[in-house]
Amino acid sequence: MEVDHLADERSKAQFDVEEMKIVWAGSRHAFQVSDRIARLVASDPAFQKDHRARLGRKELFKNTLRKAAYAWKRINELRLTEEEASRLRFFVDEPAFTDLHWGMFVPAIKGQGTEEQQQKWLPLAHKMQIIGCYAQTELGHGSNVQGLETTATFDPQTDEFIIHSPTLTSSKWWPGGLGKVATHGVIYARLLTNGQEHGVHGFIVQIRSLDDHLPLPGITVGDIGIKFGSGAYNTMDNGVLRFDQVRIPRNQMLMRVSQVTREGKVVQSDVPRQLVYGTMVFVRKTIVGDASNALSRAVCIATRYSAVRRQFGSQKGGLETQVIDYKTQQNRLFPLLASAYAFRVVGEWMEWLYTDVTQRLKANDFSTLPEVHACTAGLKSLTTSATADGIEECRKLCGGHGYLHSSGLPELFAVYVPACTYEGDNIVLLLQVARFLMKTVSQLGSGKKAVGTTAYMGRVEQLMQCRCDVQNAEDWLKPSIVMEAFEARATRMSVACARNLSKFGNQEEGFLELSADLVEVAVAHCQLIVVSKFIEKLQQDIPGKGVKNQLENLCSVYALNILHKHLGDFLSTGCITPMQASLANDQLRSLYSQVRPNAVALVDAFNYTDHFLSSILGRYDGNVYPKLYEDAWKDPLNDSIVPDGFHEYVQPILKQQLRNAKL
Ligand SMILES: CCCCCCCC/C=C\CCCCCCCCCCCCCC(=O)SCCNC(=O)CCNC(=O)[C@H](O)C(C)(C)COP(=O)(O)OP(=O)(O)OC[C@H]1O[C@@H](n2cnc3c(N)ncnc32)[C@H](O)[C@@H]1OP(=O)(O)O
Ligand SMILES: Cc1cc2nc3c(=O)[nH]c(=O)nc-3n(C[C@H](O)[C@H](O)[C@H](O)COP(=O)(O)OP(=O)(O)OC[C@H]3O[C@@H](n4cnc5c(N)ncnc54)[C@H](O)[C@@H]3O)c2cc1C
Repeated sequence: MEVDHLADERSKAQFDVEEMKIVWAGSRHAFQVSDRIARLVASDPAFQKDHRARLGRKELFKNTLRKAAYAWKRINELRLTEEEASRLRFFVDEPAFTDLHWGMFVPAIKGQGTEEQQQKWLPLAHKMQIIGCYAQTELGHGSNVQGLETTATFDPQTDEFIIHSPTLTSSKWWPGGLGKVATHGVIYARLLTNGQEHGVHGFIVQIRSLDDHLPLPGITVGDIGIKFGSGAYNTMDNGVLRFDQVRIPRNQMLMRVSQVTREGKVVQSDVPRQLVYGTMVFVRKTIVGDASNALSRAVCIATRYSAVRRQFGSQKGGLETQVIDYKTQQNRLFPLLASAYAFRVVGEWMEWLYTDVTQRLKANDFSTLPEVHACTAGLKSLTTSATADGIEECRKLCGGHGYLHSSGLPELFAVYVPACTYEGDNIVLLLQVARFLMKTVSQLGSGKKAVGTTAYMGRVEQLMQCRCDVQNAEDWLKPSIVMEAFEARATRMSVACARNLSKFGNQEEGFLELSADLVEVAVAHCQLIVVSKFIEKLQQDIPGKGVKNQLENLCSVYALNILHKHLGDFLSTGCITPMQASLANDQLRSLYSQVRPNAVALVDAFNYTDHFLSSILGRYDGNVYPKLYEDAWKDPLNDSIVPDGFHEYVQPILKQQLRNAKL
């Protein structure tokens, strides 16, 4: 009979876990789909993944190709919908070339291609008759997209573009799927016609033959080599690519934003040029949604293990203390649990925001694009940085055993951490938010209304002067008080930065000089967005016994922990007094006590299978020690009692020592 070592913990829960699972999934339908697909993947031996770290790169990669092909076969056999297929990809839990095909190549054609181009290329891509990648970054430039060097020169004689890599630094470098698999790519290059330059645009370029998969003439392509961590992101073929005067037909430039005529004239359509960057906005919003997946996974492991693990505190020979009962453990773990829920909520809101802007764009309303760019960039940065740091904190929360591969945490960290860099370096993205905020502040007096997530700045006069109303610790549970403190902090920091900027004769010079402060302003604004979206969510009717109450506690933990961590901002801008800061901390401690009995149930609500977690420490049944012990013996190093190489290298040293001792 299987014993549930965490049964006691589960019996303490003060809320309906099944209802919380639905809140986490987003809807009853989403929960049912997710649950069904998770079980399907977990029960299929073809999706086994616990041996990945022991494979060499070639074997690992071949294994990924096999899994991707098998996944595609199952998707077709079972006629999975797009939602189901994307859940399948999530639970298969292995980065692959297919991510870039579906996640960037297809969206780039949809977002930047004309109707005609979509009709030609999308059916091929949807049936995977071609496999695409997104090749923007080069050896010399990633963040600075306008600095890309690859050229696309129009040749009016043949009605073609000549794609060329003029320098070593213009080699495409990093694109996922490019290294070994992609047949095509959306390639970003500087458009040149009639001797004039017209900025960076996307072009569909065939890279490899559809017959023998060899590179087409003029193309040099390969993988860029092993990346951070064993297994991990090495299932992906990030690639290098060079062009030597490769010709493509004119109609393979993505022409929704700008068109090149037969004569080589560049015509701008009525959509803003920034739509060339549209695929990045789409992926950044996806990454925000995904942050809660990665963080919740780490938190689930650390929470279950913290309830199993005991150290010190035995009274009269009784059980030692569960490490989850130490306030220091709670102070590190519960804010991460709260962040996982907060990012879930903000990810949902981001989906709404993206759907909204897509509909507006279709109706030629581009008014919300700058704000959507700022939100996706800022929240991508905030959530991925917090998640990467959070996964590492969870590893430490699991003590020594967290460092074992079988804890599931090292691989999770290695796969996740590049999210802080790809799709825009997190600092570079925060600087984009800061630019947007400085622009908003500068327009405050001009009659232009601050809208959307910056609407609070419309109350600048009130927010510059308000005094926090907290008299006792419980006051910090009031949403209006928390909101005002966060809004006042973000406004005061923005205004202070704007004032400092105005002291510089040259704005760009000022921006560079003050960039560290500007990043902090952007963080304050993004944290406010998360807090406000969580509070907004709690205005809704949320069914299920105790569910809303748990979410309210988590929302308060999220906000008050940020307040505590960024106390310097709140105090130096005069938003709160030192006494009120101390009361916030008292409230936070009290909230930890309320979260404690519900902690295991709150991570059960993520509904992760043991297959997906792939963590002995995070097992649902908490049966950690026997399984850790059992697993150690499965290591190939334990196949033989005396390891290969011992007699050859170590024994001679021992023998020498013995001889020396006898002399
Ligand atoms: C197992 C197999 C199963 C098979 C299953 C099949 C089914 C599967 C189903 C689904 C699977 C899907 C999986 C999806 C997962 C996706 C995975 C993705 C993995 C990630 C890979 C990573 C890829 C990359 O990294 S791609 C490269 C990204 N590169 C960057 O992000 C570069 C960053 N740099 C920039 O973005 C810009 O250069 C910049 C913004 C920093 C600066 O640009 P600039 O110099 O041109 O601009 P300015 O600063 O001058 O600004 C001008 C102006 O424009 C505004 N602006 C800037 N950017 C944008 C924008 N994006 N949108 C709108 N506006 C923008 C800016 O604010 C300025 O405005 P002003 O008003 O001030 O003028
Ligand atoms: C795993 C992985 C997968 C990727 N997949 C793809 C892909 O499929 N397709 C693709 O095209 N690309 C891909 N990339 C590339 C990725 O998008 C870039 O690496 C990323 O945009 C960062 O650019 P960079 O490497 O040029 O960093 P850099 O800009 O060189 O950053 C280096 C440092 O400089 C700082 N910095 C840069 N500019 C500024 C500034 N203006 N102000 C202050 N500090 C600054 C940064 O903060 C950072 O600390 C991938 C990268 C990785 C790691």
